[in-house]
Amino acid sequence: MATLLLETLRKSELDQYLTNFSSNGITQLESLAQLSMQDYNSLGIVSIQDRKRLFKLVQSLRQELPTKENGLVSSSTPSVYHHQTYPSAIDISTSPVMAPSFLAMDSPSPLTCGGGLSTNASASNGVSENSILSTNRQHVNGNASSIYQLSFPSTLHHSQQQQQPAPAGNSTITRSRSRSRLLPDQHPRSELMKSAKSTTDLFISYNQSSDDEEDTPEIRRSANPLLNSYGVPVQNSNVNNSNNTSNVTSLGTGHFNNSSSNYSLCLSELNQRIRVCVRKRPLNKKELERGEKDISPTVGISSINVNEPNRSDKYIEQHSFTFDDVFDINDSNSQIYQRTAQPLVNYVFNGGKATCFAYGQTGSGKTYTMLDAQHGLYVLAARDVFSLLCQPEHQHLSAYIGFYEIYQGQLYDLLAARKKLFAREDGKQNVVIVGLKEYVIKNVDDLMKVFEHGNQCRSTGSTGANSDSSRSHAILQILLKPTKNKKSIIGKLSFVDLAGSERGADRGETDVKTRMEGAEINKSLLALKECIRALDQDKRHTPFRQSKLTQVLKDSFVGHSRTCMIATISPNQGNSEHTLNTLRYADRVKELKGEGDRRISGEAPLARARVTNAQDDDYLNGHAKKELDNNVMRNGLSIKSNQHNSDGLDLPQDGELLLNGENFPTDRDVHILDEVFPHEASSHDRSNDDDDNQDNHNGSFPHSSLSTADLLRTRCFDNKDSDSFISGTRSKRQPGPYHHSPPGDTLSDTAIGELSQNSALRIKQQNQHTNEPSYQQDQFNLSVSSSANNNAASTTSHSRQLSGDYRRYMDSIYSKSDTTHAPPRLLHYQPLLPQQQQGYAYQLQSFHRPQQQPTFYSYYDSLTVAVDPEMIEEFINFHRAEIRETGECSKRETKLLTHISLIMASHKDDDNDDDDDNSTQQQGFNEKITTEFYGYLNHLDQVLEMKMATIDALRGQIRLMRGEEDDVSF
Ligand SMILES: Nc1ncnc2c1ncn2[C@@H]1O[C@H](COP(=O)(O)OP(=O)(O)OP(=O)(O)O)[C@@H](O)[C@H]1O
Repeated sequence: MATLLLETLRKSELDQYLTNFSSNGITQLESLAQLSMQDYNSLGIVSIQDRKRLFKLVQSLRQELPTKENGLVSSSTPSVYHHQTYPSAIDISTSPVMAPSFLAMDSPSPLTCGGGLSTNASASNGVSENSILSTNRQHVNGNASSIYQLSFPSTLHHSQQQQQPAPAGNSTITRSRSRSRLLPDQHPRSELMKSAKSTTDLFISYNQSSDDEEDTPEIRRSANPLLNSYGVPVQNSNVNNSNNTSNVTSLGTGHFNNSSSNYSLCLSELNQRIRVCVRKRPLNKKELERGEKDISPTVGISSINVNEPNRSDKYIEQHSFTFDDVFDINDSNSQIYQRTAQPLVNYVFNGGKATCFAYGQTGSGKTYTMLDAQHGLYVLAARDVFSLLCQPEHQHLSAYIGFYEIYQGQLYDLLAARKKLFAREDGKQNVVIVGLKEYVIKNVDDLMKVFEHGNQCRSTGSTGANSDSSRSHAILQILLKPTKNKKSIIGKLSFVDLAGSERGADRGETDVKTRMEGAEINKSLLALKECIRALDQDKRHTPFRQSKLTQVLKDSFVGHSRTCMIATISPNQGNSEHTLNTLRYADRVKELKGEGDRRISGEAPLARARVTNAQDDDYLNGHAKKELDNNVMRNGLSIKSNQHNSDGLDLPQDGELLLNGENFPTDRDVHILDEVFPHEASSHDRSNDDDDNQDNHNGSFPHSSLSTADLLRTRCFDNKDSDSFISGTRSKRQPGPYHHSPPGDTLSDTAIGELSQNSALRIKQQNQHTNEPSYQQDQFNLSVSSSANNNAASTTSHSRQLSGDYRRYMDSIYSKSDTTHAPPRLLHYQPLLPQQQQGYAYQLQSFHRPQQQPTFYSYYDSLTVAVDPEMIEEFINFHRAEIRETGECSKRETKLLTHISLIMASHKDDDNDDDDDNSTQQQGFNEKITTEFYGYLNHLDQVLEMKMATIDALRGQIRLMRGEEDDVSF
């Protein structure tokens, strides 16, 4: 296939890009045919000429490759899974290939079995390859196109589907859908489906007729982008997912089958690290009154469609999603509990952290599911918690409740009159809410009373979509602690009721406060999404600190934790856009499962920790890995987070392995979270703010793992940047237009004097306090004196102090100045070694400032400033995602504009065509365009808001990178 691709590219004079295509997972013609122009940049194709060539090639491939649209596939074949929906299923090494005719190659035999169908997939589904082939034979013309049919397991479902009557009301859609709720027993929760469970978008055309019904819409699938926001091929994750889940035993029944034979099968499925479920609420009274329809039929027990009407091109766009569970309108909270939170209860009794959170648009049923006072999952979990506490082996434990909310980026204790709280991480990267009041609870009634009390303090408000809308993220924690040692925590179970994602229109005619709340909510949810993306990308650094929400939820995602997400949706047409957003969001989280499942199996935490260590091999390499193995052998699973190997290479630090090791000891009496949490200590510990914590947690100084050359490179980069950073002006607290000063321009002495007033004083005071060298000191004196101090502890504290000062210094600069090119955020630094200073001095001379520069700059120079390359990469990815998202918004803007322009144009046409147009008609038309115009304005407002939230999130990242943290106080 690679040869074929090369041949094709060569003919179009694009063969020089072969490597770019391959490295992005495009190794087949059908993948090539799916490329959209948006993907060109990611593939490194920037020259206009080459872009044109690629465009032409893609177009001709689309013509040549068999799809229903181009008529190369029989109309009796459902087009749903026609073209390369799951190209990953094709074994490219063995699949027969149909060459496009322009390559003048013969089409291979259509039904060659070969590797066209994944053997695993068919076996795991209990369906023989032959049966699939024969099924396909019935529906596929005997032409070359059939190879594509063979590749997609979904065609099997089509054949099954055809034997069943389609449910009333959905006939046009279910006819071509793969599964039916009517036959759960005959449609096992197969892995085959799981392998095919990525989002599939379909178009249903109103225009075309089918054999069965006059106006049966034809279904067409829209092209999914091949590359995700980061330019990474999306198919890979599907492959991973399917592979990773392939060992999960299929479940032959519906959700709530109690048969014991199936129960264990259920368990293996329920014991995944991350479960993603969807709950659909019934249409509410208002929606029924408006005559709205349910456009989100569930399909089987784990799939759901959204039939999104699309007025402009007369198609219904059908989107299919598959999750671990999809709960329909009739499923009760207790049924949902069994498949979501209940497994988490057992997990925390084994010493783990578990989180169940509800995500969805405002009014979709998050609170109803999670924190309904009487029937919420928290109550049901509490019942199980107390019955487990009654068992002899747990009698030494007590349950505690903590309940707080995140409102407008601040934490408030709902059980202590909304006292302000602070999120911190302890030395083991556990998230600790400092100051959180916890009440011991003895039974469910106690819990409900305490909850009720806290719930009354929760920030709620009325929005257009929900008269009792939660305007905050609420987190209810049930903590298991030894009765005799309240400072230890055995297990933590959190229920999170996220504030609803919303659009401007959802808020209705609301005040500025409500709009600001909405913007903040959207921003934090966006941050959550970015964290999920980062985790999805297997990044060592995840931007948890981007928002309070992500900070607090961090331990739901890292280390040995279990998470269950319940995405709640409103099924009516008016909310289709929101529903799609929610499901896409959930789909992203689902992709994380691949990563989690690779490392976590269903055993007890300790066993899992061992499995993790072994399976995380690919996470480490070379010496670091050996070192880790040795440590595991020497110290059991206790691996310190600031450990370095002899090469100075850092062992992984971002939770995962280290946290696992630390937290799952062999001795049951040693508690995994056996930590004196700071909230038990005095509050003036606060001075150790989040920033310093960050330095603290990372513990080690990654710089020490860098070579001198690396250090110098980084310094050059910093210095170059700091030149421009000095020259610009931009206020952190007063965002405004950027002003560029000419290069080399520096702040005036007056400005320096001004900006230094506050910060210098404070810094100096601190220095006096800590015997830090004065800022007036020569930069190298500072370094030498620091490096001369070989006492590790004092160096560390010195470094921390410098870190704080550095940030204050930076902050003081930003509070007065403005720049588009600020230096990157200081992550870690250490005093220079003498041999490094020499090189550094050279760099300073060649790049940096003259002697007469104010002492502040000298101070800045004297630090070894470095940015973790992971972080730079992270930022770049974030920026890329921002561009993509704002691009999407711009597309929507264009659509809106086109729509309204067309209406206006048709109005003009009518005017011209019909001079005798009477005034009644004119009035009717005016009303129509007025309505349209308002609709246009509302939609535009929403789109712009989304765009702004995206831009805001990026700017938040910029501030974070530049060290402008909110909690750096002056
Ligand atoms: N599955 C369901 N069955 C019946 N009623 C439901 C269901 N889900 C939600 N509702 C009702 O819908 C309304 C809105 O639900 P809820 O307050 O839980 O939404 P929400 O997602 O928490 O909204 P917000 O984000 O604005 O707080 C409530 O009146 C609730 O009783």
